Amino acid sequence: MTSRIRRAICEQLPQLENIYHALEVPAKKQLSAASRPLLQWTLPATVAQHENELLESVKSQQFDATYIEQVRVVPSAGRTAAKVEFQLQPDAFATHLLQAGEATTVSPSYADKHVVIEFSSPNIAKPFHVGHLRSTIIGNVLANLYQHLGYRTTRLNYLGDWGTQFGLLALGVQLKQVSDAEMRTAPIETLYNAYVEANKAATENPALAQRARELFSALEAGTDDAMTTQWQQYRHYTIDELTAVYERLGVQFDSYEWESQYSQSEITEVLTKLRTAGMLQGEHDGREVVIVGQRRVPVIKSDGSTLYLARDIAALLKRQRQLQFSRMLYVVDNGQADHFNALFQTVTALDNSLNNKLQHVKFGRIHGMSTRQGKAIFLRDVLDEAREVMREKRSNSATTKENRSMNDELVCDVLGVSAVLVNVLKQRRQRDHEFSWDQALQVNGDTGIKLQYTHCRLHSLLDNFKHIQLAEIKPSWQHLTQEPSDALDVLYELARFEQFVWQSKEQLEACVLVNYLFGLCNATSRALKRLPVKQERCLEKQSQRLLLFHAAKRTLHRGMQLLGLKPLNQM
Ligand SMILES: NC(=[NH2+])NCCC[C@H](N)C(=O)O
Repeated sequence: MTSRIRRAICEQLPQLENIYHALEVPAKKQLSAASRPLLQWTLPATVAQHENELLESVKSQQFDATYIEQVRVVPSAGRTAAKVEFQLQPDAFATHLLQAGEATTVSPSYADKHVVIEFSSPNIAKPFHVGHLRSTIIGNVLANLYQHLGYRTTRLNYLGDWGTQFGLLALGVQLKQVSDAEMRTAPIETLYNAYVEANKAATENPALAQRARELFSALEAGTDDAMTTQWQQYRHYTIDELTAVYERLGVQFDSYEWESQYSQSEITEVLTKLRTAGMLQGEHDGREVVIVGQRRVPVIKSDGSTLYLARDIAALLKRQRQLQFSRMLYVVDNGQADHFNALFQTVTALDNSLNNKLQHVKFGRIHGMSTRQGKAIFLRDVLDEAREVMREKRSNSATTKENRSMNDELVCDVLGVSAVLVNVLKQRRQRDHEFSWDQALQVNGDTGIKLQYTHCRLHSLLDNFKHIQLAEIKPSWQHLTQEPSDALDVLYELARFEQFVWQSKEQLEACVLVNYLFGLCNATSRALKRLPVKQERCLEKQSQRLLLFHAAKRTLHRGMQLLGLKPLNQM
C-alpha cells in the first residue's frame, strides 16, 4: 500500500483539498526502464484557471524526505493537462508495497458518508432471472468497493411480493394444498409452481380469477389474520433459501425489505404529500396519476390498489428518514430506466434535499446463460450448472486427477461461481453480453479461473517456503532493479491497486478492477517464470523474490474478495 506516502503528500498540500485518490502511478508505457518510482497528479479541468498559482505553491513546499525525493511540475501544453510528479524514495516505496506482516493503512475515511445500495431484488414466485443475477453480482462489488474505501454502507434487498400475482399465488397454494413442510424445504420453487398452476386455472375459469383478486384484497387489507401470518412464514422461508444461494455467491445483505411492507397507511401519507404539492391527479376511470414532466404515471389503480411506483416512493422516503443516506444506488436493469426517472423526479420535487443523491445504476442484458438442458429458471440452477461443467472439465484433465483436493465438491462450486461472476463483471455494465460457458471457463483467457489459478500457484510456492520468516526481511529496491524487468513490473502493478479500486468505485464499473486483476495475474505469471525461487542458490535473492510473490498474493486476494470471490489455495 502506498497510503503513507500519499498521506505525506496530502498533508503538505492541504490547500488542494484531498488529492489522495487523484495521485496515480503512471501506466507501464509511460515508465522508462530506468524510472524511479513516481506518483503523479494531473490537474483536473476544474482547477485549470489556477494552474500557475497551484504549480508555484507545490514547488515551494518542503516534502517529507523519507518518502518524497523530488517534485517536478509540468505546465500544460496544448491538449495535455498540467501535472505534478512526485518522485518517491525508492526504498520507502518498495517497503510499503512489499513488507510482509501487519500492514497499517492510513487512507482517508468517509465514515460520515452513508451509501445505501439496493440490489438483487427478485420477485418471489417468479423466476430469479439473469437480470437479477447481474444486479446481485454488480451490486455486491459496488458495496464492497465503498466499504473497502471507508464509506458507511447499507446493503438492501427489496423483494417483490406484491401486486395481483400475489393473489394468484395465494390461490395456487390453496389449490395445490401445499403443505408447510414443502414450503419449508423448497419455498421458491414451491411458490413458483403454485403460481404457474393458479395462473393456468384462472385463465380457464373466471370464477377462480375472481377468487384470486379477493384473496389479494384480503391480504392487502390485512383482514385475514391466519392468511397474514401464513404469508409472513413464507417470506421467512424464502429469505432462508435465498440466503443460502447468496452465500455461494459471497453476497450478504444488511436488510431485506418487502414491497408489501409499504402498507396502505404509508402510501396514504405519500398520496397526501403528492396531492398537497399539486402533483397528483385523479383520472376519470378512478386511477390516480403523478405528473412527471409531460408524463402521467399511474400510482393507484382504479380499484384503489397501489402500484409499483407508489410503493417505491414510500420506500424511498422512509429510507431517507431512517437511514439518512448521502447516496442511494439502485442496481436495476436498463429496462426500468423510465420507472426510476419518474421516481427520482417525483421525490426530488417533494424534497429537494434528495437532489444528486439518487442514482439508477443500469445494466444491459445477458444472453445465453442457461443450463445445457436449455432452461435456467432459478439462480440455483445456474450455479449448479456451473459446478457440473467444472466437475466434468476437471475429471477430463490429467493433472487434476492425481491432484484431487480434499473437498472436491466445494472446489468445483467455488470455481464454477468464479467463472460466472468474473464473466459477468468483466463487461462494461451497460453493454448487452453474450454468455458462453466455454469462454467463462478458460484457464488462459481472462476468466475467474485464471484469477483462482494464479492465486493457487502463489499459495503453493509460498507454502513450500513457509519456514522463511518473511516478516523479518527488509524489501530492497536495489535488489529489484538488478532483477529482470518482470520484477519491477509486478511492483508497479501492486502500486496501482488503490487507484483502480478508486476508479472502479468512481465509475461504478467493476470491470475496471477486474481488468486490473487480469493485468496483475499476467505480470505475476511472467515473473513466476523469469524469477525462479526453488532453483535460486542465493538466499538473499530467494527471499526477496518470495517477498514480491507474497505481496502479489496479498493484493490478488484482496481484489478477488472485493469481487465477491472466495480465493482458493488449491484447485
Ligand atoms: N426499488 C426497486 N424498484 N427496485 C427494483 C426492484 C426490481 C423488481 N423486483 C423486479 O424484479 O423487476
